[in-house]
Amino acid sequence: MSEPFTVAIDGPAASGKGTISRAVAARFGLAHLDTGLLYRAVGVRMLDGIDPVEAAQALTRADLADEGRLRGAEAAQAASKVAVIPEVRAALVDFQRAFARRAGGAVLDGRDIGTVICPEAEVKLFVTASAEVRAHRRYLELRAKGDETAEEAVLADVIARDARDSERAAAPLRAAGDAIRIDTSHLSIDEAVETATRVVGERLKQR
Ligand SMILES: Nc1ncnc2c1ncn2[C@@H]1O[C@H](COP(=O)(O)OP(=O)(O)OP(=O)(O)O)[C@@H](O)[C@H]1O
Ligand SMILES: Nc1ccn([C@@H]2O[C@H](COP(=O)(O)O)[C@@H](O)[C@H]2O)c(=O)n1
Repeated sequence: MSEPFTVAIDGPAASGKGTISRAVAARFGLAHLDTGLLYRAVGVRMLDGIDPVEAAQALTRADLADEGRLRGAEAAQAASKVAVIPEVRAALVDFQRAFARRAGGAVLDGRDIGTVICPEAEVKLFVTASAEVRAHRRYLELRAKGDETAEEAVLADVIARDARDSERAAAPLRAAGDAIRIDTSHLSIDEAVETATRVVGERLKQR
């Protein structure tokens, strides 16, 4: 029997990796884990006064349910602060690796999936876009939800998170050496999904 099929998708905030991951998972019948949600859940616990390392060690699936709060800008910033703590990252490794080994195959998206969590993944994608494009997309997304945060503030948030994620010592945001880069700055959602789907489909055919 062949090994479970794992797709690792990394990239900076609002680059479109979640959109691509969901579409690829649906297209090929794979399970999907947005690993950012784990860090967001720990970040929210920290905002509630709980020690982030203890929160990470005690994290359960139920902690990922409150997507309304977890998807907000406050949770995102808190996530990138707890994500610099090596003990927090270590506490989340087993859950992610167990998910990646699911029998039916899996897509995981985050910052260190292709480099640290699943360096053996069959497909590694690194999804990027300029900070301005990413901030504009996130601004539109927030506005559609009734959040009136100014676009300049969203851009500042994206830039601050990029810096914290790329410059931390523990599992910084990096493309794996064998990752395929997809710059979505000038791609529509359909074009970006189509590019990723083609790469994953070709790899699946070679198994
Ligand atoms: N190629 C694209 N063209 C236009 N909009 C896009 C594109 N890709 C994604 N979007 C939109 O940009 C926003 C951010 O996308 P998405 O949530 O997939 O990014 P992400 O990298 O997963 O973000 P985060 O790191 O914050 O979880 C969403 O509103 C999504 O619909
Ligand atoms: N594998 C990961 C995933 C996420 N992070 C940190 O969490 C923050 C929120 O992630 P989103 O994908 O939901 O934007 C992100 O800024 C990272 O700091 C991580 O370190 N590793």
